[in-house]
Amino acid sequence: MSELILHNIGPFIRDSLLIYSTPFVAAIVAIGLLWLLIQRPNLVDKEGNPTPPGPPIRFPFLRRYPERPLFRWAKQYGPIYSVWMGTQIFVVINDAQMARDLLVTNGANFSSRWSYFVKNQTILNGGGITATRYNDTWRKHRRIGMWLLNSKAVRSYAEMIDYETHILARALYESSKGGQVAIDPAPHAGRFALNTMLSLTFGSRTVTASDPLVLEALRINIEFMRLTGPWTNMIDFVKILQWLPTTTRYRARKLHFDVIAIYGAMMLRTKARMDAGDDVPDCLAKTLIECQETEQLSWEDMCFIVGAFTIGGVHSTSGVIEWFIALMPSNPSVQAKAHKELDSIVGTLGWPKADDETKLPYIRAIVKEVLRMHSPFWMGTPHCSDEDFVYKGYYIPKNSVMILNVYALHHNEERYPDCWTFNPDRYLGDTLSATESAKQPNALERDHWAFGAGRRICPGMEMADNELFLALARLLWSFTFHEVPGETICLDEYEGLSGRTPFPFKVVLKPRHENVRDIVIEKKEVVKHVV
Ligand code: HEM
Repeated sequence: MSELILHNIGPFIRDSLLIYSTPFVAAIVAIGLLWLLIQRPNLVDKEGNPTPPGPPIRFPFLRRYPERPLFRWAKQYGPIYSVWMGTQIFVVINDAQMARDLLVTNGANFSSRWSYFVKNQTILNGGGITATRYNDTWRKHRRIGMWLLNSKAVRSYAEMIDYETHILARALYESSKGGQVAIDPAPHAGRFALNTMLSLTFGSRTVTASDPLVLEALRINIEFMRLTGPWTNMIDFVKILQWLPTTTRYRARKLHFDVIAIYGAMMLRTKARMDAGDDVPDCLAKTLIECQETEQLSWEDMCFIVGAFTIGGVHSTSGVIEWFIALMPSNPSVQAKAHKELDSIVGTLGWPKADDETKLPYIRAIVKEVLRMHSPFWMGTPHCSDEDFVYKGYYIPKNSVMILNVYALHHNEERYPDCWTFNPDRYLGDTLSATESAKQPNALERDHWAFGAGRRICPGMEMADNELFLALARLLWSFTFHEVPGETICLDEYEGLSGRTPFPFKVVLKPRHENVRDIVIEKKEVVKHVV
């Protein structure tokens, strides 16, 4: 038929069609195939329930600032929607009550982790608590971790937190030469967070921000945060790439061995000291070594548990302190209000202590507001479902990755009026700690979602809350915070693809009164064996 038509049309048109039709048809076929490849599948269960709505195409990855499309889609598709990344479905939760219904009430089904190729399979090899599926191994590792992070244990760290927050203020005072030079606060915030974590994991600390251990641990942290964004790596979603020698695969494998090398070496030295009969302070490494046999822990298990604790605890806590310092210069009225509270309750002769917390509601409110405005993890750490589930008429297939859309939850205008403004006043009257707040039956009343939700909720939240309160209270008591003239501190863009920290910036810290110097330099740096 087509030959007949070709024969009967003019030779010019016929030749043109012959010349041009082959690429044209090929292009149509290619577009068709591409569409088949990228259009999202519309799955339904046996009862005909569809998966939650969402964008019509699949994505290979979303690299920078994925919270921005996530937020737009929440407005377009509603409180629960789904997104396809390659062959994997992600269910995105944008509503507080739904987060509670799914991740807390139905936590038995929504507490696993998906096997991300880069983070879970290659770097952590399913270990480190955070990458472990919801199973008996996770229960065991988390139980052991909680020996060091339950409320009683955390109370016993009060002295250590008191000391490290003191050293943080001292380091900032000294490196800024009493307010005369502008400084980059990041290495000091990093060392503070690293020292609290090293005290917890190895009973040790570092003495300068340029200590090789500080630099190596911070490098590992940054590499981890750059490599483990929940939607960053195409290799996570396009399986064929996992077999190719890509740079991402190479970096992930290298990081795996770096974590084992640095934390394994520290574990070995702790063991050697224990074997030699030294008085090793109580810490996670000692606990793991002591219970290795009874709990049947492999050496790799132990390295990744201490590694994940240290990486998780350092980057997030130091990031929050950096965001706090970055926020202060453009919020002089917040500083003034905090100073008024501190001066009236604490005075200038002494400085804030841990047990002043209930008397300093505005400082507590600042901690919560920094965590709301600048949560380190806008997409939480994704959970994963173990079984098919139907929620409000939507089908959530087994092995769906569940994203807690912290960015959307924290920018809900009804819950947080004028949500784009840094306003600690919104938390005045909220007397609950982050841990207590997360347990409230009414999810809409929870302070914020920075620590995640459900059975995988951050086990270090009580520790982090205590550290942040005292660090922020003491920094506010000691300094006023100013921008370097002509150098605006960027609050919109950030570093990191999973944990967020501000771009490097400098700040001027002016001591508030004569007593600052006397108090901050009173404590000397103590060398505790770096294992
Ligand atoms: C401001 C500081 C911190 C923030 C914002 C933070 C945030 C988070 C988030 C969002 C999760 C995932 C929760 C979920 O899956 O729903 C998490 C998990 C975790 N965090 Fe934190 N964290 C902080 C500090 C710490 C500290 C100080 C430690 C250790 C002492 C720690 C250890 C862990 C561990 C081990 C997990 C994995 C839990 C699991 O998968 O069962 N974090 N954290």
